[in-house]
Amino acid sequence: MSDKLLEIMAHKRREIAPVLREVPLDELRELDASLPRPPSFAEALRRPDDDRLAVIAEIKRRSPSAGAIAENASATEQARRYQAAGASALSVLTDNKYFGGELGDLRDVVEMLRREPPSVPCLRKDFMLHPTQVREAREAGASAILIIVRALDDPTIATLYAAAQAAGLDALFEIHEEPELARALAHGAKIIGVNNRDLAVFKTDLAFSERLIPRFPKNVIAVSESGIATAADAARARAAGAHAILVGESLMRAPDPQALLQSLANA
Ligand SMILES: O=C(O)c1ccccc1NCC(=O)[C@H](O)[C@H](O)COP(=O)(O)O
Repeated sequence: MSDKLLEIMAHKRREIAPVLREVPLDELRELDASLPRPPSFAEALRRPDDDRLAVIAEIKRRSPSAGAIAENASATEQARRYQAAGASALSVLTDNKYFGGELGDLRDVVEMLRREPPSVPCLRKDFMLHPTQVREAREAGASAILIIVRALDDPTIATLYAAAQAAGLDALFEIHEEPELARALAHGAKIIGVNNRDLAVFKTDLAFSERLIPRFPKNVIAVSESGIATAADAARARAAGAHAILVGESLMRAPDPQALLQSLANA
């Protein structure tokens, strides 16, 4: 694991320590049954009927690699722009220290999407370690959580995935290198994203998607994540076999995010 990812995971462990408690699967099943059903993340990512590339549009105010991106951006305003442009799903960063997000952003965005249809599924983008965070994600109205394979041991991945399934959530398994693909598949991952960003040096290279996505089994939904800024980048991800792309920084910086999102989807 890169130093930065180690640092982020260590911080997250300290941050969530005060709220951790045992969360039985039955409690998550009951919670799921008691709340409105969120739209399906998995269904939204399969290439839409018109063969556009699904775009998961991310709300990201800052990042370790880029520093400040759009520190004062309103999560709901940005979500409205993405929704209007036809985003298939949204990714809402809820980590505060490194990305400037918070769980309240996810709640606000989900509420806005419920009030102002069409609803769009939301990924809780955070560094997940414990079922307590899965419970928070479901309560906030997320449709999916992120599982970063290289940051977690196999028992923790199994616990998180079981918690997500009990809570009625999908999971995006994020990988960067070949051995992580085998680990994700061994856990039964149905949605796998290749992060094109090497977190050791913060460089993005779409060759990671081009190398790994063709090795996915046909029934797995493939996502190419990070470093996608132009229609040519999106076309490379599509040619590699991606059903979806996850795009943050370039959409947050774009003077016209709707036009950029549409050009990526139609690449
Ligand atoms: O973006 C970072 O600098 C980063 C650093 C350390 C851990 C994770 C990081 N990014 C999380 C992501 O997965 C990206 O936000 C996402 O794939 C979108 O990437 P981009 O389009 O390049 O903003």
